[in-house]
Amino acid sequence: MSRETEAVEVIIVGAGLAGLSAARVVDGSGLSYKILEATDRAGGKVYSGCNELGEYPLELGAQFVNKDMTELTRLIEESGMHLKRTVSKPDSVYLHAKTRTDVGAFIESVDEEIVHSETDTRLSLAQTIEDWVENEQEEAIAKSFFTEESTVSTEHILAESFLETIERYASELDDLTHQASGQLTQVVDYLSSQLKEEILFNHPVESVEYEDGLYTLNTSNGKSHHAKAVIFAIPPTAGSRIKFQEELKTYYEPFLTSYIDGSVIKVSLTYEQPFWHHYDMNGKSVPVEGIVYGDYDGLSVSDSSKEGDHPRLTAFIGGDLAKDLVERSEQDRHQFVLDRLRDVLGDQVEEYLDYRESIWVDHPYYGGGYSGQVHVAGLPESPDKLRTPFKLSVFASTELAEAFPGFMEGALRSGKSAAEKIIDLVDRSDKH
Ligand SMILES: Cc1cc2nc3c(=O)[nH]c(=O)nc-3n(C[C@H](O)[C@H](O)[C@H](O)COP(=O)(O)OP(=O)(O)OC[C@H]3O[C@@H](n4cnc5c(N)ncnc54)[C@H](O)[C@@H]3O)c2cc1C
Repeated sequence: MSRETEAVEVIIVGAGLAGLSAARVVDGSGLSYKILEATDRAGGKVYSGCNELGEYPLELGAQFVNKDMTELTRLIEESGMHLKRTVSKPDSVYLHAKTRTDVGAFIESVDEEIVHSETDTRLSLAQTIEDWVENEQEEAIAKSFFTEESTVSTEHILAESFLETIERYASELDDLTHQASGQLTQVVDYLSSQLKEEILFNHPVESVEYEDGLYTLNTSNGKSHHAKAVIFAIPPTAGSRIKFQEELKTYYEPFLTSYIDGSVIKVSLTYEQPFWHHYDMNGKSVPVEGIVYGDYDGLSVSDSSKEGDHPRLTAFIGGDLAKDLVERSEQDRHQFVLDRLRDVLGDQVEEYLDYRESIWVDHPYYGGGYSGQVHVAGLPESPDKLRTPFKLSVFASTELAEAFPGFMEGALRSGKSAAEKIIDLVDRSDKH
């Protein structure tokens, strides 16, 4: 066997945060390993860029963190950065785009209260919201808010699973309170540089065989890789696109196909001045922290300014609205976003220094959105089943995290936990 095809103890599929975090633990255990990554870069849904003129960094994928997200906070510091606060003014309001009223208190209560609402287990999240909220306006706001939060339109999501995901969030803190002082790819580069083995880029795993206790992973470039154990650190929907040997397929397929991809378009607008800090609400000047659009399901806008950086607004467009908009021209999307901002904040929205969109829809390897969700016909036990090893293989990804699912922190924790389980099983199998 050449070095490339030599059998190792563990193969890690995917070099997103879950894969890198798993690799770090396996690396420390002394087991032999390799990492197969489908694309030409590590980081997955963590992807830093900068504005067109290269003057300031922008996060095109994940961006925000809070202080309870301890794994990520530690890595931000280890990689030479620190946390900066997301600027939020006291007494800021969360506007409903249509009525221009402050719906901050309602938005804060929706997560909290819906978790404790009576839910028929097979209902969609949309139906659960309809049962729970009293008037049509609040219903539209709640649906739009959850569509943005989950990046899947609420009629497609299994309520029971989504509510269980919210319970796993594990923090009293808002998820937007802090950001890294520099680019998050610094964390990705730091994690990659600490590993003894180099990541094998452009190695998408297409099929998996399993015979006599040995895995063979075939990548689309015609190579085969052998291992005793495998950590599939990829989104469940990406897993559903891999062709598995019969026994593995019978076990994994019902859980992998229980997920639906998210969809999100993130648009960052950078300004000279934070004009939205002086919004005229009934003759009183108030700072706007966010805007929710009940008439455009899945659209919200946040003040994403970071301490010491340019003032910035970020529009998040999630779910079916994102799917519709990607079919239109970039110019149409641009106009759509500016029109929606102008509706609420006036003509000053035109005076941006920089406008940048990033699209996370229907990607064969990242899935899409912030994460996938269990769909209405899916099995609610899927996260638990997929994070439990089967025949020395296991899945890891933010969707499966026991804490902070859907977030970078969840991906890191899920990878770490999967690696610990696999190392233990490999050690035990060696003793037999
Ligand atoms: C626009 C946007 C904004 C976000 N904002 C935030 C935020 O503010 N805060 C936050 O905490 N989180 C945020 N998130 C979510 C966060 O980015 C993800 O939860 C996290 O990065 C997921 O990590 P992962 O390792 O589970 O999956 P991924 O990042 O998707 O990584 C999976 C990796 O596996 C590889 N792969 C897949 N299939 C194969 C295959 N067959 N063979 C080989 N390799 C394969 C992929 O190429 C990829 O590199 C955001 C996400 C997006 C898109």
